Amino acid sequence: MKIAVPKEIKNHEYRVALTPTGARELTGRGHSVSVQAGAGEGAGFQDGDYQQAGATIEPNVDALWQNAELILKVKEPQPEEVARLTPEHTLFTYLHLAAEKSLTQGLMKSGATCIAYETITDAKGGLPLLAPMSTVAGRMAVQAGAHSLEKAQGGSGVLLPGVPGVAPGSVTVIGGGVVGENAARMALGLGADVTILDKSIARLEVLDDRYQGRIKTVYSTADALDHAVRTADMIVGAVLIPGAAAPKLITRAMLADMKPGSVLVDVAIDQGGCFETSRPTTHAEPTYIVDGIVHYCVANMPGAVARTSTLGLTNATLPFVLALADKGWQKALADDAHFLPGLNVHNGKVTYRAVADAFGLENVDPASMVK
Ligand SMILES: NC(=O)C1=CN([C@@H]2O[C@H](COP(=O)(O)OP(=O)(O)OC[C@H]3O[C@@H](n4cnc5c(N)ncnc54)[C@H](O)[C@@H]3O)[C@@H](O)[C@H]2O)C=CC1
Ligand SMILES: CC(=O)C(=O)O
Ligand SMILES: [Mg+2]
Repeated sequence: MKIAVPKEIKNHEYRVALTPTGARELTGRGHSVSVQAGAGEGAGFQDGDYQQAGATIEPNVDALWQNAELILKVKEPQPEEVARLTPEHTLFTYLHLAAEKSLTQGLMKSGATCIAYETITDAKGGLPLLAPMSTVAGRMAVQAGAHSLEKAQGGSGVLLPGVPGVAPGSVTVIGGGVVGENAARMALGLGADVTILDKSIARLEVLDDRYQGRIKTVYSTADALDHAVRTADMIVGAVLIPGAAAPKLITRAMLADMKPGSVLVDVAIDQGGCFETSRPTTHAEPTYIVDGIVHYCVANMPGAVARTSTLGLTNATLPFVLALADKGWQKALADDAHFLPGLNVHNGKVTYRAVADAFGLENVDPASMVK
């Protein structure tokens, strides 16, 4: 299989989809790996490291895409990348299509086979290719939110741990999955007063048992959200309905009930965001203020800690990359019921129900595409 690894071009995205370790596994099985010159630099991997692993370095981005069968990326293709896709390509990357109609249409038009990291499942009901980056983003959320609380950033001037004689700040996390638990852990470590809201009682039970009362768990209702906006210094948005657009849980009107200078960190922004006033931002300009409330809505948070993130992500993706390379996409997906839901677009059709539903498009069963 001819495999290409482009350099990521999203704003301040420094991750790379394949490490030299992964390249060695692929070339050792007889695959050809072509890495765009400089693609690994942001994550601390030099071109020579890939060459030592048997890969070739391609300085010409046109040639890289034209000669590839399987394209490995990290972030959703940007418009100039969508324009390069053809029906001969299999693309394996984060897609988050339910948040982006034009991207969905572009991928359909390309005719390419597009497999998303974030909709692959596992036997425990998890999302194994989202989880490592959710861990990173959850941990970063509190770091970013704490910085945003500083006066110079437009924040209220609350220090999360407080000081002796002054109460700590209050952090509410909406959605107690991977992002939410990791955000809560960091907030707890800083000494904040931490509450997690979730709709899943089973998940709240796990968190209650794990943190033994050090984190408060609350069943998420309209009343619970009203209470959160009135009391929290920082709210982290961490909900997910897999593959679907995030529900809007805090409306613009509710911002009026928040303490001025409080912070909303919308990690769910890559699925459209769970606050009405959220819009995607970049690491270059991560925050903006609406009605006195600081919003942090970076859609590729892990890109800022590219070394850790690249290692964590590629540990999880490599087995799937090897299956795609060894078997081809149809057999790889047909053989693995958890890999199959990764297929989001093939031959101009949407094959993931939540994406089709988001845009009123026909949904085609992915199983019918791999026979
Ligand atoms: N901005 C960024 O850079 C990154 C964003 N993410 C995003 O973060 C989001 C969360 O991901 P994970 O934690 O991995 O998902 P997860 O599936 O582990 O957790 C989601 C949780 O939300 C809960 N939930 C769903 N609807 C809810 C509602 N209406 N109210 C309260 N809770 C609700 C679920 O019960 C579940 O516990 C996803 O959109 C993911 O794509 C992940 C990594 C990086
Ligand atoms: C999950 C995701 O969108 C990211 O890691 O950038
Ligand atoms: Mg996006």
